[in-house]
Amino acid sequence: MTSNLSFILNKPNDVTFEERPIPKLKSPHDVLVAVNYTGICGSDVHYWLHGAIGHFVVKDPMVLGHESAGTVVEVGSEVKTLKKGDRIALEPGYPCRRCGDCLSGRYNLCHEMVFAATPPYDGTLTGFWVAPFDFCYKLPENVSLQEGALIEPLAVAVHITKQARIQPGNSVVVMGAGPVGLLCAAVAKAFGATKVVSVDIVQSKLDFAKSFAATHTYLSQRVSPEENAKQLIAAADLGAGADVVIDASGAEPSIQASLHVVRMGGTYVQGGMGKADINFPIMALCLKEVTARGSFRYGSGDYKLAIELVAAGKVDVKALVNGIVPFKNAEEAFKKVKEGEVIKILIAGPNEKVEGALDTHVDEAKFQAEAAKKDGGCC
Ligand SMILES: NC(=O)c1ccc[n+]([C@@H]2O[C@H](COP(=O)([O-])OP(=O)(O)OC[C@H]3O[C@@H](n4cnc5c(N)ncnc54)[C@H](O)[C@@H]3O)[C@@H](O)[C@H]2O)c1
Ligand SMILES: OC[C@H](O)C(O)[C@@H](O)CO
Repeated sequence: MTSNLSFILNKPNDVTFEERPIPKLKSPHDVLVAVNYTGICGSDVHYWLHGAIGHFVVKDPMVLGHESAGTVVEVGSEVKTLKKGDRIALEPGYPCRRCGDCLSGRYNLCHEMVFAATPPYDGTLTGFWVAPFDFCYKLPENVSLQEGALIEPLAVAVHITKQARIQPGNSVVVMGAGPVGLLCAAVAKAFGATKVVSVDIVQSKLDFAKSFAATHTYLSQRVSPEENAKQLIAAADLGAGADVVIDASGAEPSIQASLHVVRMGGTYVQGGMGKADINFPIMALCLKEVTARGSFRYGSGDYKLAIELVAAGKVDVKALVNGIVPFKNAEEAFKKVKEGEVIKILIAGPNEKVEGALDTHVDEAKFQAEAAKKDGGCC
């Protein structure tokens, strides 16, 4: 089968399937990849429902998806390190390689970045994908293609957690126990943190976090940020505060509490993308001499490390996967993610057979209620 069926967002809430021509290699350094599995990111769901994230606006039909793994089916004449049949994780953003940011090793900040499913660029929910060979990472024997599709969000978590400069024995609080927060908790542990506290507003997410990587959990309360921080510090026995706090929620109350949870001289990393502007406890940042860093996507070495963490059994990404759906059920899978009952669903490529597909029945009332919630920012 050689279908290049693609899952296309026309405008908010309007998706279609379209058989598109199989793309051709654009350079001798490119490879053609048959896409096997694709995960759904909050940003895909956000584009589907709202048609925009900040200044990225879907003006023309756009293929969704950017969390993919696939199999190499053709290699360009200059490709030396990959061959037909290799299984790879796809890094979905291609920088210019020439600007100051690229040359300084921070290519994720490149202004010319071409990123899958960020308008105007098509994404990977399609049959075949052309990529530069050096943005395709060969999967070791013991890493499956399904795990390969989880390397993208794991690379996000690797980048966020690297920004935190974790030292062995550190205490780390991770705000948000969605896929990114869960993966940050696991990476923090792999980096040597001995206490990892997952925080969320949903108890079931915390129950999963405890079974996944967290040593402690805390159910965030509807109290002032200072009081919430005090209760969190007490509940997790954090003494003078956490060495590191990572926000992977994007939620204003969580960000505010974070600055009261971090210890004097500690580190805070902003990974979550919520509202663009919030009230921020800047005095705490100043008086505590907190080191604060942002984190955006992933850069040099992050995909490689993400794959190594999975191969070494340090991060069990498959534990996050609730199930796989056939390509034709992509829209139902998006609804299921928005409904909020699953962590990760994988969509099989259009040429992939799926056995024991996940039941995509959606509680329509629950979906509508979640979809109607105003979430100002990215995902
Ligand atoms: N920095 C990057 O490059 C990058 C890349 C991908 C995703 N993100 C962002 O990371 C965040 C997490 O992504 P995700 O896919 O896990 O999203 P998600 O929506 O699945 O997870 C967010 C979690 O935060 C929880 N939450 C909401 N309010 C909270 C509060 N007040 N305190 C604690 N927890 C709270 C939610 O219940 C949810 O479990 C999102 O904001 C997303 O936009 C950033
Ligand atoms: O994982 C990468 C993120 O989902 C993307 O940056 C997204 O926000 C689209 O641009």
